[in-house]
Amino acid sequence: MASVGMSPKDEMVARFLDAAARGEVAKVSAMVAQSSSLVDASGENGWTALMLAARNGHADVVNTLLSNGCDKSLANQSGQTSYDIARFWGHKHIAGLLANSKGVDSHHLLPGSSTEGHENYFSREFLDRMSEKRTDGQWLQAKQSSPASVFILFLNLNPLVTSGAEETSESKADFRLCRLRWGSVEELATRPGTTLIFLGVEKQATPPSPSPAGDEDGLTAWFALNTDSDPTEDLRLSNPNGFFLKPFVPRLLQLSSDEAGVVAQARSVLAWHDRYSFCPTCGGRTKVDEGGYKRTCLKEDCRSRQGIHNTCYPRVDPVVIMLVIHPDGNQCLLGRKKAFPAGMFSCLAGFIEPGEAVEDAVRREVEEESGVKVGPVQYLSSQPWPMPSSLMIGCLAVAVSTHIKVDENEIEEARWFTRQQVIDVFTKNNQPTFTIPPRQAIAHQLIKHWIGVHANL
Ligand SMILES: NC(=O)C1=CN([C@@H]2O[C@H](COP(=O)(O)OP(=O)(O)OC[C@H]3O[C@@H](n4cnc5c(N)ncnc54)[C@H](OP(=O)(O)O)[C@@H]3O)[C@@H](O)[C@H]2O)C=CC1
Ligand SMILES: [Mg+2]
Ligand SMILES: [Mg+2]
Ligand SMILES: [Mg+2]
Ligand SMILES: [Zn+2]
Repeated sequence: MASVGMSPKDEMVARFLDAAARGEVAKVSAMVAQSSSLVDASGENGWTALMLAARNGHADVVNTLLSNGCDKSLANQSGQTSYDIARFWGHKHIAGLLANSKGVDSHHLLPGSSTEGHENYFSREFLDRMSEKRTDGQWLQAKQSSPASVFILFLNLNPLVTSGAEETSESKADFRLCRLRWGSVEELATRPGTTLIFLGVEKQATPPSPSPAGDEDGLTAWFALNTDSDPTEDLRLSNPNGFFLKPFVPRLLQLSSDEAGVVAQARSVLAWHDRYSFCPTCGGRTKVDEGGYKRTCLKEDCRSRQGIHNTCYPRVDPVVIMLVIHPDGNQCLLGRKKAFPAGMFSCLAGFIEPGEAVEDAVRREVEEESGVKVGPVQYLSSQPWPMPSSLMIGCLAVAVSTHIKVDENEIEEARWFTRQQVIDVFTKNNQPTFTIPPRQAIAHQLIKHWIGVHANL
């Protein structure tokens, strides 16, 4: 609002900002026609007309200012752009207008969420988890001692495997899980320091018919054990070629798709038992329940036994992982951590924090790690990552700013790579100057998806 003591110029700016804040589109147009420098003029605390219109939800004023060439990258004294302000106040339509590149809707840079036919490594559901059987102690007991049941074994969370290539229709497996029988693991299962969990039953094309005796349902059950004392000597007779797979990554990425899915499930649950021996609520002793899918505090009056308590169940840690696309649609943002192999760049990633939506975690992690601001976000696919129990939520996102400033604690370097540079990595043409993670990592699949869909851009 104009006030006494202002210069005529300041007074005009104040009137202009006031009109934008009120949504008086005709007045805004007329004033810009008179003095074009008004479009980026700022008043108190660095607020421009675009910011005020964005805050108050006046899309027509926002459009008028944009078509008059205002600078939407300007930030107020709190560091917020008009886009940040529109998002904060929940004006999604306006945020969409402001996330655009040169006034063009940047949503078209997102290729669409169809990932039909694609399955990430570790995500194959080879077993039917049969969660309803976890509370059926009698059934579990019968399956445990059935000669048909399969047991896979871990030593300190590393699986027992044999080497020997196995060609499947879609992949080559360098290692295979040792499938043990109850007779081989019975003694080990009762040792202190060993945890036994039920994984599920092999999926069947047709439902099995119950046997005449009624005590056998024809389902092949799978269990997993983790032990902290090396059982190699005891097992040598049944599996002379077996060994525990170390180091875990990257060798764990060389299983068949079926077995990778089983390992993802088993390792995450076993890692939870390994790390949560005592009740997190009262520190008391706990017992393993529900086929290994619950730990119940032995203290009957413990709070963890009343109401909903997530401390009793295996944990899953959601992580966002995103390929950030440049506003020009032809570059993507990749970063590298110090620990990566030399020359390797990958998608940025980060743990979702409590009370945070996926889209907000994507925007926060990208800005924290690279300084780049992100607009539209689109979910693509997910991947269990059992180190120890992350769930990678794969997204594509479009940047609304391009200047990079890395957080050196987390990232060594981040760069925009052109589409051609990325294509060269896949085709191994033109001596690529960097590498990306292997096909088993969702990061690889996000990058590949982006290139595939926009091949003709
Ligand atoms: N499959 C794939 O393609 C990829 C998988 N990943 C996986 O994603 C995960 C997260 O990526 P990253 O970039 O490291 O995440 P962040 O960027 O969130 O940084 C990790 C840091 O956050 C802290 N942190 C916050 N919450 C948690 C939590 N729930 N569990 C563990 N640490 C937490 C830790 O700090 P402090 O140590 O100080 O406590 C940790 O070092 C990793 O497990 C990584 O292996 C990452 C990239 C590719
Ligand atoms: Mg981070
Ligand atoms: Mg990170
Ligand atoms: Mg983080
Ligand atoms: Zn307790």
